[in-house]
Amino acid sequence: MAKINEDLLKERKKCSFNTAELTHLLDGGKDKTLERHSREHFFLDDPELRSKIPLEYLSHKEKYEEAVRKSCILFRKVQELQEAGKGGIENFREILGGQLGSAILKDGNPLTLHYVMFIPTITGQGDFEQQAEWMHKAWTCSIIGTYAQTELGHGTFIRGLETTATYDPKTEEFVLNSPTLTSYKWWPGGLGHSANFAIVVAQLYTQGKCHGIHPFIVQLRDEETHMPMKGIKIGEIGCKLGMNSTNNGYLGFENYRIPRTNLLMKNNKDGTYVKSPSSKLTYGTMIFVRVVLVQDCASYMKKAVTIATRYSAVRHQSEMKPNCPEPQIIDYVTQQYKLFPYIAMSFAFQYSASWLWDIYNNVTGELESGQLENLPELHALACCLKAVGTADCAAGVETLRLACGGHGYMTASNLPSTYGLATAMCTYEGENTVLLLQTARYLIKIWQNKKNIQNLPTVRYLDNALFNNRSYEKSVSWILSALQQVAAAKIDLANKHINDRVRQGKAYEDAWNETSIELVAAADAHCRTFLLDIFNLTVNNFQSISPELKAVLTDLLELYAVHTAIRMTGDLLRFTNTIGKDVEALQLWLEELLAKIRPNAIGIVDSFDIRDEVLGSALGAYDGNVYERLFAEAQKSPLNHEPVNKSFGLYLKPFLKNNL
Ligand SMILES: CCCCCCCCCCCCCCCCCC(=O)SCCNC(=O)CCNC(=O)[C@H](O)C(C)(C)COP(=O)(O)OP(=O)(O)OC[C@H]1O[C@@H](n2cnc3c(N)ncnc32)[C@H](O)[C@@H]1OP(=O)(O)O
Ligand SMILES: Cc1cc2nc3c(=O)[nH]c(=O)nc-3n(C[C@H](O)[C@H](O)[C@H](O)COP(=O)(O)OP(=O)(O)OC[C@H]3O[C@@H](n4cnc5c(N)ncnc54)[C@H](O)[C@@H]3O)c2cc1C
Repeated sequence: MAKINEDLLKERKKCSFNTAELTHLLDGGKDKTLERHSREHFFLDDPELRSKIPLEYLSHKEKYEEAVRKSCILFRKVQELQEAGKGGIENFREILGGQLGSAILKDGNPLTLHYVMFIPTITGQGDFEQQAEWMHKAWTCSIIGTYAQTELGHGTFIRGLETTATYDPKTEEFVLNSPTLTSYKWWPGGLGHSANFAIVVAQLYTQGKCHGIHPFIVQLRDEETHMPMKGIKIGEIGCKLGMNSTNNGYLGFENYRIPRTNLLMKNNKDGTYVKSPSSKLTYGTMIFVRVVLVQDCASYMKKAVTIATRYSAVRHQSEMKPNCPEPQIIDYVTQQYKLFPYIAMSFAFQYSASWLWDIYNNVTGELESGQLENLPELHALACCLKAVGTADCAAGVETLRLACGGHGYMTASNLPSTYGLATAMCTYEGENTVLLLQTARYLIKIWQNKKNIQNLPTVRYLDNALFNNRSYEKSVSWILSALQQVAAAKIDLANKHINDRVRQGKAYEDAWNETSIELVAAADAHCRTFLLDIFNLTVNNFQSISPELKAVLTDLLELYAVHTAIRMTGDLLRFTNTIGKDVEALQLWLEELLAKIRPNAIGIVDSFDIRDEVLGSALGAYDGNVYERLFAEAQKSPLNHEPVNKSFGLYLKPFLKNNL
């Protein structure tokens, strides 16, 4: 084992709690930690899953080929786990998203959509016979699918998709067409050259009537030769900010015929169309992915904050006091302010993600038995948590990259590619503003009719929050009630402004659009009350943890609360009893908390227990040998493999001669 950096050794000695206890708590028990270790060993210690050359130095095509090689091994190993009865959701979540997946395939996995959207759509939207036909092939990976919904012209407004699926009763087939350039499918992961099947979302036409969008199972490529089927035009969309191995593709149809039974819904043989109980059930897979993405936000944030915090303990810079040694940069309070709130935020997202996952499972269980009552609340919560979680995660990763100075800009820090993954989440699976507006739509409805509100756990606080008006106290409960008051006031005001505009003669839709900045802010505030509420409940409910750990978690909870409150200072002053002096008190409390967390910072990120291979960072490794690692990474540059590059003879030498 490499020698551990002296600063990190000292930091680890300072820690006031047992890091293993926190690791087990975060994993959900010691047995879960061991399971995770064994999963990590199974994947990360497989030499086949390592790349010989760093990804950054490969061409676009080579990156893709390397990603396919690794994805196939990864999927084979997933199947081995399934065969061994270890195919639980944790395995899939870790391997396809989050930490393990992004460690093995740093720039994305071209086959992810198969498990994340193709299989869930068949499970959620296919009838019994369809599941019998497709699930075995899909689970055994005899076919590889993707989810082709977005088009060149439409991503958000899916009712406006242009791909058509017209029923031909004579042959009992659907005929798929892409009538315009903008109707081409555009973006689906793995669509370019990887998948041979897809869920295609298209407008369904029977007997000359359009019935709206529906999901179809469509074969894209020959199962033997992988050539595109006749009538299918397919390719990759090109380079992107990040995720350059995911093989996002385009797809067009020219009178492409598929059997009637490939429509994922019950419909009659003669083409008479039977409507499902809610047209929004077709959107089920999107809810599923939004729910799992909140967990990914916590994972990416933990990874980035571990890298930046360890680096900040190792890095020395400047002079705090004359003639004193250069301090560790983690001792600058401005640095602590860049790091510690994101440590706290990782906990907030992990706990809310776990609540959301439970709510999702309950509601999908109810949907199976035809109960739809709780779907709107789930949809509203999933939308805002996905939006706020991914936005905070991307902004956090970028702040943490900046906190590492110049070295944070190196790909060897692994912060740029983590940012590439995090910022993509802000757009895919529903653009964030659009999702906040979905939550706002629900909140306004609730505000206008509070009849059933006590039965709706995530919004029942709105019943009386407007009148909280508590005077300042240095407590999480005060911050929570103040945030709830802010959220209620913002919803109330947005509602009033919509109504005012309608009274002035505007159409409701115009009034809504004119009020939409306020509506987004209201949904954001509502989401932040939920995040704090759940963090608070979770920490308060821990019964059997040591007092030392409870103290650390309480510090983090308080930091999360105060940091959120300070970010919303204007709102507190505007909508609650808060006065200038209270804001000053909050600021002092924040500074006190930063100082309290300081000695435990390394201990907390160590408790995240992220293996070096997962961090993939010269700055964040456990041993803290930052400079040695940066130097070693630089040696991997192909330019350093020869003392003189051929460009010298070709260009530089003649240029220098000409200038003599
Ligand atoms: C095997 C396990 C594996 C696990 C592994 C996990 C690993 C994780 C790894 C992660 C990797 C992820 C890779 C994913 C790649 C990205 C894939 C995509 O982007 S794919 C592409 C993703 N694309 C997108 O996300 C597109 C975003 N766009 C949309 O979702 C919709 O078009 C819309 C929601 C914006 C509007 O829809 P529109 O039809 O115009 O609706 P209106 O506004 O007119 O509202 C009407 C009513 O409907 C209601 N309602 C709406 N939705 C829902 C719902 N879901 N439900 C219920 N209700 C819903 C709404 O509240 C309202 O109710 P009310 O007020 O009337 O009562
Ligand atoms: C990395 C990546 C992977 C993806 N993978 C897939 C995939 O596998 N399958 C798939 O089908 N799709 C995929 N997508 C597409 C993705 O789902 C869409 O890009 C996303 O839903 C946003 O739609 P859009 O691109 O049309 O943005 P637009 O809707 O055009 O958004 C542009 C701007 O318009 C604003 N806007 C749009 N509508 C409204 C409104 N109603 N009110 C207010 N503002 C609005 C938005 O807020 C945004 O600021 C992927 C995208 C990315 C980036």
